[in-house]
Parts: sequence; C-alpha cells; structure tokens
Amino acid sequence: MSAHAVRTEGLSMSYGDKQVLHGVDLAIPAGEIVALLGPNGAGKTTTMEILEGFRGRSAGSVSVLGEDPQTAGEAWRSRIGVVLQHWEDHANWRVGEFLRLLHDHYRPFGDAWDAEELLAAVGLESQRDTPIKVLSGGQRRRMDLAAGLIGRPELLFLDEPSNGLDPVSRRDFQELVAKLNRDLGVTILMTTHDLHEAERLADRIVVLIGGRVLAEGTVAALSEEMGERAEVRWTEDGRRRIERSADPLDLIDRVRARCGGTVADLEVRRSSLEDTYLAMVARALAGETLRADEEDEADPAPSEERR
Ligand SMILES: Nc1ncnc2c1ncn2[C@@H]1O[C@H](COP(=O)(O)OP(=O)(O)OP(=O)(O)O)[C@@H](O)[C@H]1O
Repeated sequence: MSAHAVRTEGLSMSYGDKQVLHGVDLAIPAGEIVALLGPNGAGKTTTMEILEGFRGRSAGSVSVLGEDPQTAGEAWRSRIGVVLQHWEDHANWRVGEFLRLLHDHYRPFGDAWDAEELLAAVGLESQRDTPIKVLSGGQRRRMDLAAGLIGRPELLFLDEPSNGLDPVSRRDFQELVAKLNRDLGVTILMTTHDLHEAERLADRIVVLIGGRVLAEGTVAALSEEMGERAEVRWTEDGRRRIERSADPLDLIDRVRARCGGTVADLEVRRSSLEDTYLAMVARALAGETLRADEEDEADPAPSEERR
C-alpha cells in the first residue's frame, strides 16, 4: 500500500478555455497535516474539489487513498471527510438530529462515529437541540467538522476551516484539528490564508501560485531555501538594536564581546512562515528564481529599532 494518502502527477484543469491548474504534482504522506497556501485564485479550491471527487480534471493522474476520485465509489467516499468553505443546507434541523441522520447514512460502510460521542468530541453537547441556523460562527464550524468526521475518515479535507472565527474560537478549533491528527492519525489537507494557523498546524506546506506548485516542504526547509535570516534584537549603549543574520549565534558572540560579556534585552526570532511566504510570492511575481543568491553577502550594519 502507498504511504501517500494523496498523489497527483501532472494534474491540470481548465474551465472552458481558461487553464487554472498547470501540471500539479502532489505527494501527501499518510498521517501528516499539509497546508495548501496561495493567493486568491491560485487554484487551491479547484485542487481540493478534484481530490474530493466533486470535480473532474482535464489531464493528469490522481490517487486518493489508492483510488481515482473520478471513479471511486461510496465505500471510498466513506473513508474521506470534507469540510467545505460554506454550505447552507438543513438550516431548520437540530444539530443532534442532523448528526444522527448522517450516522445512519454512513453506518453501512463501517464504524460510523456515534452522534452523541461526536457532539462531545467537538464540544457541542449543549447545542444538541439547537437549530443549525442559530449556531454562532464557531459552533457552526464545529458542526461542519463533526459532519466531516462522522464516517471516521482516514483523510480529512478542510477548506479555510477557521475563516471568520474569533481568536479564542480559532485557537480552540485548531487544537481540535491537531488532536484529530495526533490521537486518531487522521491525514489532513487544509487550505488557509492564515499563515500563523498553517505554521502552527502543518507538518508540510505546499505553495500554489497561478495553478503551479511554487514550493513544497516543512516551514524550516522553505525558510532555508529562501535564505531567510533570523532576527536578533538587543540593547547596546542605551539603544535598541535589530539585525538579521544567517548565523545568529555568531552575531550574538560578537555583540557579547563588544558589550563586555553580557547582552541586554536579547531576543532572537527565526523568520516566520509569513516572512518566508511573502518573500516567496514577491519573488515569484517578480519572475525571480526561488533560490537565494549563492554568494554570501556581508551582514549589513545593525539598524536601530523603530519605536
Ligand atoms: N466554476 C468555475 N468556473 C470558471 N472558473 C472558475 C470556477 N471556479 C474557479 N474558477 C477560476 O479558477 C481559478 C482558481 O480558482 P480557485 O477557487 O480554485 O482558487 P483559490 O486558490 O481557491 O482561491 P481563493 O483563495 O480565492 O479561494 C480562478 O481564476 C477562478 O476564477
């Protein structure tokens, strides 16, 4: 059996005469959380819909849990879970009855999640008898997640899962997603525009731009590929200093020697996914190569921090 939950080779898609995916190759290892990032219109939702079997493709091969989503049957569908960006059906149904109905639908295909247990797992026990239309945004996303989980999927697709949630609900939701992966081993492919969310949750990042994979790897590997530098801040001669360095330990040693052995208010921050992503997209838009310059530039003089 393939160790990859998802594999695509040369995946291409056109809407009429407009080509929106140009030979996308993906390899998503089973058990990982992978975040698909990219600007609006990059082709993320189209890719997800093809992998979910909701949309055909124009060319290329696709394997999801070992089958082609275009031809796979209901048994395969019960092994995947889908949480769409928006869906507005069943507004008058109550949360508990909706999950019970889904449970009955999935039961013939295996060990469907009991509706009561699932309500508890996503923290919606108090909303069991609440009509879906009056749920808050955060409760609604939890219910969407519960609906995606009912068949105990091996692979879960999340399209902008925490969009519109307040910071506390967002954090709770992210913890729930991380727990599903950690405790139940669910492979997760998610799209998000929240780079902190991607950095927090994802084992691996895929950046799509203009329907092509621009970069793929762990946050650390992408940062290294882009030649991103850590940011070092300290106080020297009563002034706050800030400098970026590829070798922060060497920089700190030099500052320490200058300051007589101690460095005041020292902070070191590695480049964030946001720094890397923005640099990557800017370079791509400027038509530059992704590789950082081979030549090692001398570190610029430290600047003073803006207050
Ligand atoms: N049903 C459709 N018919 C025609 N064009 C479409 C259709 N769906 C998407 N597109 C086009 O395909 C391209 C990719 O859209 P897609 O929704 O996959 O991007 P996305 O990366 O998910 O964007 P966003 O971040 O805004 O959700 C866009 O140019 C979009 O206008």
